[in-house]
Amino acid sequence: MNKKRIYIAYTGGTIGMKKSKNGYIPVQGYVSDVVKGLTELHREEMPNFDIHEYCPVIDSSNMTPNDWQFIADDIQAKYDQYDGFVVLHGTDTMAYTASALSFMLDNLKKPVIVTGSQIPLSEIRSDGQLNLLNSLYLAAHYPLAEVGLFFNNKLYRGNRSTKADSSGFNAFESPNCDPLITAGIQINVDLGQLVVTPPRNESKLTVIPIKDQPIGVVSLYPGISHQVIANILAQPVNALIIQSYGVGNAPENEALLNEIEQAHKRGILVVNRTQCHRGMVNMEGYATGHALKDAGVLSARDMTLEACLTKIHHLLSQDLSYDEVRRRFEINLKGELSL
Ligand SMILES: NC(=O)C[C@H](N)C(=O)O
Repeated sequence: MNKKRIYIAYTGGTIGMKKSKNGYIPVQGYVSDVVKGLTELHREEMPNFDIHEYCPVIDSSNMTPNDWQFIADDIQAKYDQYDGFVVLHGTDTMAYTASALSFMLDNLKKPVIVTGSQIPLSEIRSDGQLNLLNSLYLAAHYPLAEVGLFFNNKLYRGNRSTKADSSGFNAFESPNCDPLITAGIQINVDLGQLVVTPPRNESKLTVIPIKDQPIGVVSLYPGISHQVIANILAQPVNALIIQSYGVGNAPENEALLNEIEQAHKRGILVVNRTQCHRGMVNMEGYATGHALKDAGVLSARDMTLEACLTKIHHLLSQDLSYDEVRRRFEINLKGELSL
């Protein structure tokens, strides 16, 4: 049987970091060296792989939409030579990158798995080896046709995942969508969920480019002044994400609602995402939510903040009318929301 070939892109992150006098920093060349010596990765059951380190390797707190573009373009350039892709990435913004890639990589027919670790490979008790080994194994042996995020024995849909623990090994959750694969003694696959929309066979992978977008994000709190919203909207912003209460509620503050309505009328996309960790926006539930809807605000339904933000980047980066952006925001593009 022909062994599968997997491409590993090392972008940076704790997995390849070492201690410096200012704390951990990514070190060029380190991951490639360590990986050569990890005998488990070279067992018969494992695929062949090539590892490519980006230059520079970065802490993922330094990631920008330009880096998402670089990763997507890199995958596209290597797409025909490999059976699957593993992106080694810092955990801090891993869910943003996984979400962005899910929107950018259109007609994806191969696995793209983003992973990393909480403890560097260079240190004892590192979770990096298992995360990398499982990601490689799944990318080679499971028929994934989407962007996943693997961490602590679970493969999540990339655009459903969020970093939920800054210090535990179970750093990621997918609050509104069960894991696609759970790797216990057996590897359990949720077949009902695995592939979102099977791409047509003849269609080639395309990268839909993403450009930096000025987007405001505001979390409501009791007593918030309309001036806070007005100030955010006075910046050159193309969209505003309101992190509302419960099922999508906001104070019935006329001045605040007026700021929002005026923004919508100026063509600024305003969306309503709950600040709750789990659950769905329903602006019909309470009068306090209905007021937002009447002001032209769209529902982010059960999207994570990461999915919501990157989906807006994706939509605003294309040449679409305001109405078309609004229409696409509320529909399911890549499994990022439940209807
Ligand atoms: N665990 C990690 O990878 C955290 C690191 N600061 C990063 O995101 O690059």
